[in-house]
Amino acid sequence: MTTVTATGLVKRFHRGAETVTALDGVDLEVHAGELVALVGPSGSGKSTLLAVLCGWETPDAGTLRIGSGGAPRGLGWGELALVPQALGLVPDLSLADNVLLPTRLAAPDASVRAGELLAAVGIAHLADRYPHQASLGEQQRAAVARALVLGPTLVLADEPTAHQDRGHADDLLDALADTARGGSAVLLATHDEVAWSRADRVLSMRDGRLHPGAPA
Ligand SMILES: Nc1ncnc2c1ncn2[C@@H]1O[C@H](COP(=O)(O)OP(=O)(O)OP(=O)(O)O)[C@@H](O)[C@H]1O
Repeated sequence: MTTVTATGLVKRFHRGAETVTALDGVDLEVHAGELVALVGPSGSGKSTLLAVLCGWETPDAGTLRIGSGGAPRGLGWGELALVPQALGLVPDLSLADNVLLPTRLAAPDASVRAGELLAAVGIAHLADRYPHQASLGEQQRAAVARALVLGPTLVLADEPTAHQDRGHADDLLDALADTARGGSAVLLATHDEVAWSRADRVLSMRDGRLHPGAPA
């Protein structure tokens, strides 16, 4: 089943007289049950693509379809999960409450799952700390756990292992791969070559264009 189909996506940013074409005709399919790694140099357009896919940015051209068949639709709360580069943890909530936050609006009985995820990413012992009392890497692991807590249909993760040592990066990749095996579509932008090897498919972004396979 196809979860995301994007065709001919174009996104331009305007800075004064300068125009940057961040996406220059991107075609993309991500299927339920697969982990796809999006790789490419800094500035090539990876974060912009994730921002368009999650609806934060509106494309200048192209079409985006979520789900297979029927009318195009948006994803509801709990179906789309995002791990932004800036993490987006709520500073006034403990790490555990940040992970539980999505469950307050849906699946209020998901606290067991939240506990399992905190343990899986190695921060069960930090559950009661606030984000400012945790390292950046620990905060990032909480952000990934939060994204996975509702078993979303689509996970978009921007550099989810950027602040991790190898062991913790592997724990996060295990959690993301398990999520894909559970039926979610998982798209991660990453510079981590181990993530490329864990992915079902690798797509390379260069100058706003997408190519199949790892960079040469
Ligand atoms: N809001 C914005 N306004 C102007 N230009 C932008 C904006 N966001 C991104 N860009 C530009 O669009 C291009 C693509 O940026 P993007 O953040 O998507 O790259 P990236 O591949 O995710 O990079 P990185 O690996 O460093 O995160 C870059 O040239 C960037 O400077």
